[in-house]
Amino acid sequence: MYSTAFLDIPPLTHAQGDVTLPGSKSISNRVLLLAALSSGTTTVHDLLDSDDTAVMLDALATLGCAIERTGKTARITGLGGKLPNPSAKLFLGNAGTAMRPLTAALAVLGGDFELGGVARMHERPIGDLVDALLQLGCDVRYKGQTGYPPLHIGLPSLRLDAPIQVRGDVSSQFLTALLMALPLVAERDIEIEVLGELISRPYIEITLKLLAQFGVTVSRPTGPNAWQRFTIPAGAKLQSPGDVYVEADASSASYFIALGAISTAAEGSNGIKIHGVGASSIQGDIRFIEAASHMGAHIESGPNWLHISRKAWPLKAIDLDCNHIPDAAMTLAVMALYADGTTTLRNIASWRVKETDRLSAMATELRKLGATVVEGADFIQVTPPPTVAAWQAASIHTYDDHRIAMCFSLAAFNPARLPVRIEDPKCVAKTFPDYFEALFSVTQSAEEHIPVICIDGPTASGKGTLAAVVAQKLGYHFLDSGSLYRITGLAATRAQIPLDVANEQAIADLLQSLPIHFEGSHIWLGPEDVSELIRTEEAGMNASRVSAFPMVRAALIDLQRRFRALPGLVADGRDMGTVIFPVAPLKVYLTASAACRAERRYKQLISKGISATLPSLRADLEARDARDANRSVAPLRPAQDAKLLDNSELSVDQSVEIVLNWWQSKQLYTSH
Ligand SMILES: Nc1ncnc2c1ncn2[C@@H]1O[C@H](COP(=O)(O)OP(=O)(O)O)[C@@H](O)[C@H]1O
Ligand SMILES: Nc1ccn([C@@H]2O[C@H](COP(=O)(O)OP(=O)(O)O)[C@@H](O)[C@H]2O)c(=O)n1
Repeated sequence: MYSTAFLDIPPLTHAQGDVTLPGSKSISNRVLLLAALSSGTTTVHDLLDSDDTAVMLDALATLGCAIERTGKTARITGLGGKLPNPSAKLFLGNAGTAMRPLTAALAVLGGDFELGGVARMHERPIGDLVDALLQLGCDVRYKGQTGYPPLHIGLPSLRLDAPIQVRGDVSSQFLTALLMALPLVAERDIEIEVLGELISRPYIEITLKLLAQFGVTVSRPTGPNAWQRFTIPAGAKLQSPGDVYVEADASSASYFIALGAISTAAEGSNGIKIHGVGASSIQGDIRFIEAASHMGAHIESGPNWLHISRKAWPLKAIDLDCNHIPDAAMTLAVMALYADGTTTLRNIASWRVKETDRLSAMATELRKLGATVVEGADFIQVTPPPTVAAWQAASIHTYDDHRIAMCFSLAAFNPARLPVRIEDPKCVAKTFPDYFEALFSVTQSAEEHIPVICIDGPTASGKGTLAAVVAQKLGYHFLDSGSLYRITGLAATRAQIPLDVANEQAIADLLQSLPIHFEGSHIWLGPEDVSELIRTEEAGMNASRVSAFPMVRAALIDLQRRFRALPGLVADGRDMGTVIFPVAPLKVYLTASAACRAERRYKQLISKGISATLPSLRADLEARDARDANRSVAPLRPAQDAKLLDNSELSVDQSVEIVLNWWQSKQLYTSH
């Protein structure tokens, strides 16, 4: 996840490849419970790994259900509607999707149970469900405040003759809980009557479709009462379907569907394949694919995948009632930037009462990009920038709204090849913490558009420290090029190759097959973590020796350039600005006095428990400076266009601030 203040997305040119989206939480917990209550063994695939699913799995295990887990798959041996442990105390955290349906299921089966959770769970109402269960003859008591968990559940004496009434206008989860529990006791037809207008119908549809997968078809009247009465037929029985795939969140899929529609592949296979959700999805938002194909997406689908590629270009402007897909419709508003005319999205008044006033927010941010936008009470009309030159590099404010952050990332495909800044990118955590990582894994940018900040300078000037902090603040990758020379020195020494010029070729050859692997701040050589080992002064000295050999330097060029990846790179070394990334937009040459650097290195080594003396460190450091500055290839010197920074008198924070300000002054984002 990017926890930076902003994320600059370079202009994107191509997209292709596979993305796997995280599973839907509502579906995961429903499927787990149904699998546990049914007869037979169910293999649940693509389960969401989250706090709430963990709580459900623990509760089911406590109730005596056999569960085997491997990664995102769980094999559940159903209890066939009977509880081997009819007495248990269940801790359900803050998971409403566990608390409500478990209450209903345990209440109709009966036993001696206590259900509670964290303090916040005990503030979330459950009275409407308990009232419905009491009508049924269940024994449910409040252990604390009336209307709220924790609850005690005893043995019921069920009365199934009269319709069970439940309120539908507060939460649809109470109805879902009853629908999943009542097949356990359906010796006769059981009727549920919803009081008040039923809200969140798409969620009830999910429940009904999952019940059907588990062999229970709930009947409903046709016409105006379709959502007021539900009948569980006599003899209904939950039966495992064998394998169940948990769908990915269909709204999250909309960004990648749009991506497939607006991009072309750089090479090889065309389009974007989304794993985890298909066209026959049980989620309402899947109907986004109809709108996307009207606009010009070519969409193929299988049981739990979608393949999207570009068909019409530019996209076709549409005029659409979006009431059925309010969340995913935001993605259409950004796709409209690539259309051949004005797109109108109607019946979206609900946008005004979501995470933020989405109608006004979308209009404001689309205008920043150069679009013409008409904002109505319940519609939005988007006309793309009239010419390529009319596009603007915008800093998108995200209003703590995950969907605004995700959909505006698609503006990075603009024909003007301008970057897009997404403010507060971590707001995507609400539904898709790794959204930007997933985006960057399937998109490409022209190499020259991927920003590189070079930080070169002599030993112990603080390059590594500065570069790592700048990279972290910008969400960029970090290349510690010195570590490559250090590893080379280490590998050559281990191979007993003396580090002299006569062995230059042998040392360079060694690099062809060296299994170097970076993982955060750790560096691996094959199976060995060498991060600490290469930090000694001796390793630095050996690095300095091998780095003077032209063949060694040449052998490392490509490896270093491969670090230039989305969304950007901060590279630290001696020749980052002069040789490796000569056209980098910002080059910093960092220095400090020799006395100052020796002092810093001394403190650094002592703090790691490595013994050292100041005079010998200073002598080593000056020897390395001399060797670095006087070697024939890539000698240490500032690039012509480098900015010089002497940090002898500066703290790390001050140096970071100066470099970030230099970087900012090169960015020209419109923020209003
Ligand atoms: N501006 C600074 N002021 C004081 N100490 C610094 C500063 N920059 C870095 N240091 C310290 O100096 C030491 C050497 O820094 P390092 O980043 O390893 O240098 P380099 O990568 O240039 O060899 C570290 O202990 C670091 O914390
Ligand atoms: N881009 C680079 C990076 C390091 N080096 C060499 O590799 C040695 C170790 O690099 P480093 O950055 O880890 O060393 P320090 O600056 O931390 O001492 C340096 O002394 C340089 O001689 C280089 O030649 N070119």
